[in-house]
Amino acid sequence: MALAGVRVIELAGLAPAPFCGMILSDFGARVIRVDRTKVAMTVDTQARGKQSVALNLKSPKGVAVLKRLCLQSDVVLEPYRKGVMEKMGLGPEDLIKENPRLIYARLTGYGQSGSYAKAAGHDINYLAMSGLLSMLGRSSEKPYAPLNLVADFAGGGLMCAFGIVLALLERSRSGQGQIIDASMVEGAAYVGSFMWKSRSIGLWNRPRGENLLDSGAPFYDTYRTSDGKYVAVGAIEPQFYQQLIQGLGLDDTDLPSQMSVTDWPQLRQTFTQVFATKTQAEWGQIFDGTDACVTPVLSQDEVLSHSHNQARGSFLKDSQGEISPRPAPVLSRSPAEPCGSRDPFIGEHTRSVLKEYGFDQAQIEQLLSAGIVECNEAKARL
Ligand SMILES: C[C@H](CCC[C@H](C)C(=O)SCCNC(=O)CCNC(=O)[C@H](O)C(C)(C)COP(=O)(O)OP(=O)(O)OC[C@H]1O[C@@H](n2cnc3c(N)ncnc32)[C@H](O)[C@@H]1OP(=O)(O)O)[C@H]1CC[C@H]2[C@@H]3[C@H](O)C[C@@H]4C[C@H](O)CC[C@]4(C)[C@H]3C[C@H](O)[C@]12C
Repeated sequence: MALAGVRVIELAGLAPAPFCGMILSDFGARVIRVDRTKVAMTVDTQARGKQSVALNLKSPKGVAVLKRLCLQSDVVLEPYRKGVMEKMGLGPEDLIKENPRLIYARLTGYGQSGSYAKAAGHDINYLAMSGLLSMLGRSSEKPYAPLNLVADFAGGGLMCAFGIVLALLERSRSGQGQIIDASMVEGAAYVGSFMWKSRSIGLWNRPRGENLLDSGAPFYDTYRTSDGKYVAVGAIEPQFYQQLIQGLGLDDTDLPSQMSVTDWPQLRQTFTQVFATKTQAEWGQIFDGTDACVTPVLSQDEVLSHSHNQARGSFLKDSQGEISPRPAPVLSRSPAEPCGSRDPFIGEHTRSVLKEYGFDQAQIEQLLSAGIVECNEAKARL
């Protein structure tokens, strides 16, 4: 796999950093998650392929253990607010001095500088600060955050993984590691560059929810079908729009022009009435195989059984029966090989990892008896 041989130390975080770690693990990196001790359960639901070491970083000996792990690793990924790692003596200066090849990834909401750098926050806050949240929501409704997708994952975990891969590639030429300052505000905004770069062509010059791609256009929206499900319509181009009208059994000459913005409410009403006359499956029989850009709105469970997704194996079922998306993108020669076994318990691999990283039996026992580390191999064998 593309990242085979890359060793990552992931400090346990909430959601963005775990997603970053899972991406790296899916594509072959060895990801060791460092959990707190005395914690019953992990909140990392994206732990596929990871190992877990439970380590108390509030103790100097715990800090020394982490330093030793980072000394023999390629990447350290930290999900804390600005200054936390420095407070523990684990800042970039501390670690890169000992391992100049280390890639030090810092995934935060607001970045390592600026007045918000030390403020707590979550996806919706970062999305709000990016400028994108102001554009999300239907006309006359308040802005809404699309799950915690855009800042936590697209602009956070994924962008950070991208930064790590860039730094690994650069290190292959320079031999040097570097610091990655991954701000979720900036990552989300960067993902949304199109929204800034397309202002000049007037794509966003109307109020929220009244533009072409923000639920304003009736030919770019969702519609309820007679069985209470939904279809998604994306027929933007005239030639696709014509196929939509045809599939709906409408006569274009009876309708206002597609781009007559003032007539969009009336056109939406017509589409709403027509889509409500058939089931989602019936509309699928009409539109599948055409370029009308009409697709079923599938639930998280339905995605597995749709013929297109099935043909590609787009979704996986792991050994626990859990459905989840397969890693993307698909590389032809070195594709991801996501681990199918269960996620690790906290501290499950403490002993084996410390041994692999050069700690002898006496040192491990001492760390265990002092509560610096915890080992939960037994739980794993239950
Ligand atoms: C996981 C579910 C989904 C959450 C997604 C949500 C929408 C997000 O947006 S997540 C993105 C959050 N932001 C960031 O990641 C940006 C960077 N990070 C931060 O800004 C901060 O970390 C913070 C604001 C997120 C948290 O601040 P906090 O003060 O807690 O921590 P820091 O300042 O960063 O300092 C870390 C401290 O920890 C010490 N540390 C670190 N490692 C160790 C170690 N190994 N040993 C010892 N100590 C360690 C470090 O020294 C720092 O200490 P100091 O502070 O002393 O310096 C979640 C959605 C719903 C959640 C559930 C729900 O809330 C109910 C339950 C609540 C319960 O309390 C927990 C379980 C819940 C089930 C809970 C579980 C999950 O959180 C959810 C499911």
